[in-house]
Amino acid sequence: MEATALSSGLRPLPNPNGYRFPRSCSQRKSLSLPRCHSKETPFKPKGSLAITRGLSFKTNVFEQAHPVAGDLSYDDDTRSNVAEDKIGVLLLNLGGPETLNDVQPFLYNLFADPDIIRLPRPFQFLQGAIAKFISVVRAPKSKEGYAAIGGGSPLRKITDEQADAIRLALQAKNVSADVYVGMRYWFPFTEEAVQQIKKDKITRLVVLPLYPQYSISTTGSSVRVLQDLFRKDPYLARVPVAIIQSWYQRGYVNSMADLIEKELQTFSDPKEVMVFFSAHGVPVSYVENSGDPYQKQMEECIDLIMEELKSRGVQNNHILAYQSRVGPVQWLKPYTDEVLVDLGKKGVKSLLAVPVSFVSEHIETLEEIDMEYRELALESGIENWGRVPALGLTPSFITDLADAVIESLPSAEAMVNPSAGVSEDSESSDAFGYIMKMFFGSILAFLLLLSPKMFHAFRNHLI
Ligand SMILES: C=CC1=C(C)c2cc3[nH]c(cc4nc(cc5[nH]c(cc1n2)c(C)c5CCC(=O)O)C(CCC(=O)O)=C4C)c(C)c3C=C
Ligand SMILES: [Fe+2]
Repeated sequence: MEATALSSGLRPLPNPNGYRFPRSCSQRKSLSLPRCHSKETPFKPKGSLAITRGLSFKTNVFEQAHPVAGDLSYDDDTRSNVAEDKIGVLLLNLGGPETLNDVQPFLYNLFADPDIIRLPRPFQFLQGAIAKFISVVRAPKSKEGYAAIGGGSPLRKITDEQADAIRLALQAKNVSADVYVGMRYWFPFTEEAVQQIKKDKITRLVVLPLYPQYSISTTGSSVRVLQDLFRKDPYLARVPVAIIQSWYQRGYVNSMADLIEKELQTFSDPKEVMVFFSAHGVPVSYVENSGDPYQKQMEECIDLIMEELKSRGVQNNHILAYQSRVGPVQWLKPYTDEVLVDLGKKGVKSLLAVPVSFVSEHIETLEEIDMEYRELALESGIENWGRVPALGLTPSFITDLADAVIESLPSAEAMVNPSAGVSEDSESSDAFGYIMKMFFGSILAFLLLLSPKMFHAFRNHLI
C-alpha cells in the first residue's frame, strides 16, 4: 500500500508494517493544534493550482451541479485542546446518476474534469463548452445503458454500504471512526463530505479512494479536488491527512482470488475456462505522456492474482483487456470487444469475465459486461460465459481496507503550506479568465449545438 500525506502530494511516506493503533482512546496521541483565527471565505468558482506528481492542474470554472462549501465557522478553543484524535475516513468514488434525468448533468461534470478531457493549455478555456457539447451528444446512449440497469447507477447505495461496513470493521479493531463518502461527479460530492468532516471537527483523516489502482483520471482527479478544498481552508489545512494512493497489492489479491476460484467451480470443466480480466481503459497518452502508473499497476495486479491462484493449484489461462473507451483517441489495448471476437475465432469455449478496476457493481459491469460483452462473446463462438461479481461487501476485502486505514494513520500529515494560497493577483486574473471563458465558451457551445453537421460528426465518434 502506498499512503501519502496530503501536504506532500504523491510523495510516498513510510508505512510501518504491523502497526496497531493504540487500543484505548486514552492511549492515543493527543494533538495540540495551533489556534486559527481566520474565518473562511465561501467557495467560489475560480481557477487554482494544485501540484501533484510535478504536474499542475487548473481547476475548471464551468462545473455545474456542485454544491458550494458554506461559510462555516468554528470555535477556536475546540481546536487548541483536542484531547484525542477524532478519526475520519473519507471514501472517494466516481459517483453515478441516480435517475435518467441526472445522466446529462453527470456526464457534464465528468467531461468538465480536466483530468478526463485534457486540453492543451491555450484551449483550456473551452473545457466547459466542450463538456456541455459532449454530454448532450452522449446522453441518449448513456441513458439507454442506465435504463437497462434499472434507471440509475447503484454506486451511491453500494458505496454507502461499504462506508458502513468499513466503520464496523474499524470498530471491531477498536478504532472508532466516522466514515464519509465523497463522489467526484455526482451526489454526495466531495465538497459536501469535506464540509461535514469540518462540521464534525475531525482531527485526523484517512483518504481512501475506492479504486484499487491509481490513475490520473480517477484517484488523481479526486485528490486534486480535495487538495484544492484543503488549501483554501485554514482549519482543514492543519488537519493531518493520509492518502492511500493504491491498494491492489494487498488483501485485494486474496479476495479476488477467492471470488475467481469460487466462480470457476460453476463451469462444468473449470480447468478449461479462460480467465478474462477486463479493466476500465484510459487513453494511451495518459500512460505515455503523463506518466500515469495505471497500466503498470494493472498488469502487476493481474500477475499477483494469478500467482495467488497458482499457489492454490489453479492453473487456468488468463488474459487482460481494457473496456469502456470513449471518443476518437487511442486507449490502452487490447480492447475487450476485439479480444472476445478473437478468442471466439481461436476456439475458446469457456470464459470467466473478471472486472478488475472497480469494487462495486456499476453500469460497466451490469450493462457493458453482463449484456453487451456477453452477447458479443456468445455470437463469437464462446459457449460458456461467467462473470465474477464485484467485491462489494466481501468481508475479507472490507477487513483489509480497515487494516489499510489503520496502518496509514501514523503517516498523516497536516497540510501547512500557506505560501501555496491564491494571491490577490492571481485572483484578479482568474476573474478576468473566468469572464473570457464564459464568453467564448458560450459562443462555441451555441455554434456547436446549432450545427447539425458538427453534431453528427462528433456523435459518430463519441457513441
Ligand atoms: C478505474 C476505473 C475508471 C477509470 C480509469 C475511468 C476513466 C475514464 N472514464 C471515462 C468516461 C466515462 N466513465 C463513465 C462511467 C464510469 N467510469 C468508471 C470508472 C473509471 N473511469 C465507473 C465506475 C463508471 C460508472 C459509474 C456509474 O454510473 O455506475 C462514463 C459514464 C457512463 C457511460 O456513458 O459510459 C463515462 C462517459 C473516461 C473518458 C476516462 C478516462 C479518461
Ligand atoms: Fe469511466
